Amino acid sequence: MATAAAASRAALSRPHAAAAAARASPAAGARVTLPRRRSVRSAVISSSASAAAVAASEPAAGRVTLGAGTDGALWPKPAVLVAEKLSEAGLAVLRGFADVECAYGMSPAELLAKVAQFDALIVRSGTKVTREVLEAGRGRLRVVGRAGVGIDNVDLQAATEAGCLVVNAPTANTVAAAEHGIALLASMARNVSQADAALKAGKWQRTKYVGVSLVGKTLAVMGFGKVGSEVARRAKGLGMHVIAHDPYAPADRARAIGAELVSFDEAIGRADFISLHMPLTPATSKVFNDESFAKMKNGVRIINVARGGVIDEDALVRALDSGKVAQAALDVFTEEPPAKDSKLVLHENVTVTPHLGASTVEAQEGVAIEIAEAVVGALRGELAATAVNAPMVPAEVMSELAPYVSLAEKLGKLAVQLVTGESGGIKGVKVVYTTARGPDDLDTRLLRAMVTKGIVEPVSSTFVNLVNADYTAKQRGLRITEERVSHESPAAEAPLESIQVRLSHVQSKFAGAISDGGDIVLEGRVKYGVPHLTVVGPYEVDVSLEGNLILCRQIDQPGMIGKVGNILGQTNVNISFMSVGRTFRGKQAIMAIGVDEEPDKETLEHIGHIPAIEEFVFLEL
Ligand SMILES: NC(=O)C1=CN([C@@H]2O[C@H](COP(=O)(O)OP(=O)(O)OC[C@H]3O[C@@H](n4cnc5c(N)ncnc54)[C@H](O)[C@@H]3O)[C@@H](O)[C@H]2O)C=CC1
Ligand SMILES: O=C(O)C(=O)COP(=O)(O)O
Repeated sequence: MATAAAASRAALSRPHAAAAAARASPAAGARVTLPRRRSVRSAVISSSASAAAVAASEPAAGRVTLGAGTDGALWPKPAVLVAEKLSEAGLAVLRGFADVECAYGMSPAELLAKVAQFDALIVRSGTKVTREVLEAGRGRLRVVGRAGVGIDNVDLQAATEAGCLVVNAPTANTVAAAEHGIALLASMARNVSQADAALKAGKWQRTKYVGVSLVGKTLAVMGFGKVGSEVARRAKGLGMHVIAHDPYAPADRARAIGAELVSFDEAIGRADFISLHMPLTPATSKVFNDESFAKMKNGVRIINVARGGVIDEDALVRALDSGKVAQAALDVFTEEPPAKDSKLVLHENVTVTPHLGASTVEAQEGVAIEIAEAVVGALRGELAATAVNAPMVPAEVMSELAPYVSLAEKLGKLAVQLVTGESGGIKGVKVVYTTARGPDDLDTRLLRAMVTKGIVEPVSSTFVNLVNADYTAKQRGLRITEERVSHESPAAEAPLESIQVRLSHVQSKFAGAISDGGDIVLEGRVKYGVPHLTVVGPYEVDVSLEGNLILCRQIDQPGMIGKVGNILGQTNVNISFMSVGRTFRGKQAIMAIGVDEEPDKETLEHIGHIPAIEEFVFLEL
């Protein structure tokens, strides 16, 4: 009985239960990863009611407004801080779900002071979401929404470490940016802004502002993504010959538009005009520098509506002064706004606009709605289609995987509770998926993340979600390997037959969970949409994973179920499910008992004192 008593003590000590309860995990099922607090389900909040709530209380420190959940209970409404001008259409979407504060033009210090009061922050390109900002928001900030494409102003690594999802609005401003590129191309070629300024200053200078024609000229599109390809399409319409460089662009997309994909050197070497459309990343930072300007044709013209940082601006000034670059048209700058005495901005051969690429009425409305919907979805715990630092999981895949997501988390959570404190931490986790699907049809990142969440959260204060799961596992030295076992399922439409979680090189507080190979092994399946535990160590069981679980290992003999059931019944603990699995008749058996309530310590000890019971463990789900 010493084993049972020890198991009982170990099973009863749950040092992190309070922390786990305080974190209030999301509702089981399709709601997956993000909410640290219970989130409001917007469907049940009428927009007028929430608008009234917003009007009634301008957000302030510590202010929490309550919204009603589907079950009628009141939950704190999320708070969203909008740091840069967002179109009214997007604000209306946000207000239907959250308290919204628009605080445009904050200084970095003001943002730092405020951010911890919000669940989500929405920015454009003018706000730097630094590690400091993300650290300041830790504990509450769950989503950063970038109302636009470029996320070079957000510290993605810091966001990922903090489990903060970053979403952007990647499509709504594509055409606006492409149109602005074309506007700059044409106005530069014809000296429109210089001639306009001269005429307004009273100078009629027709010979000074003779331009160059576009037709028949070669345009190099650097970065053949959404904007780049739209620029290319329009330039073809202007009669230009379009070449493009993009190491990752599919050749058929270029072919469809009639653009020729070439190397970087060939693109810049052949072009009369070079238009930049790649993101600013460590790899593209200052790729247009003295060396690359030297490879260009004399008198080349450059358009930049991407990011200022892809150009070495001092080198560009030198190239403009020497005439190597005849003209440049720039919408973006390394530092925004640029210094008032910037040689580049003031250069007479340079046309500038103050980062207006996305600034059309139509684009701003589209971007605002796109980002508002993404942020609301993320706050609801849905997986975002425009996630920048997490795998994107389409809604239909998500709904199909939902019960498996829950199963994966529960298996992880059960497995970690079986490990003794003396194990020195879990190092090796293997997740085995038995499935009829091939890797292309089954993306397991979400399931892996949920196993990690299940393993890490019960034993730490770390909040784990799809964003930071892999990072967290790595930080904790947790090596998670995955294996697929092919299975020709009769019900082949099910994405998975089973998920198995194996913990290696650990001691278990419940020897019955140890497989022949020495690992803690738990396996589960989804039955009628509900996760079930189906294997514990070498034993087959079948218990629905709802409520909590008691595992008992006993000698296989009659009357055991009745004895345990009696003890639980005496203290009003409702048994939801019970299953017995054994290796051989009369030898060892395992009883898996699902209980709605948590039995008290004495009740568990009573179970432990049943003579045939060799060990037992109480596990929280
Ligand atoms: N001025 C403005 O207001 C706006 C600026 N932008 C900027 O335009 C850029 C492109 O935006 P989208 O086309 O929407 O993005 P995108 O992601 O669709 O396209 C970017 C393309 O650049 C390519 N690329 C990456 N590294 C490269 C490299 N080293 N060399 C060449 N190509 C490379 C990628 O493969 C991708 O095809 C972004 O930097 C974005 O921030 C976008 C909208 C408005
Ligand atoms: O979407 C982008 O990448 C842009 O550069 C647009 O920036 P903005 O939202 O206008 O500050």
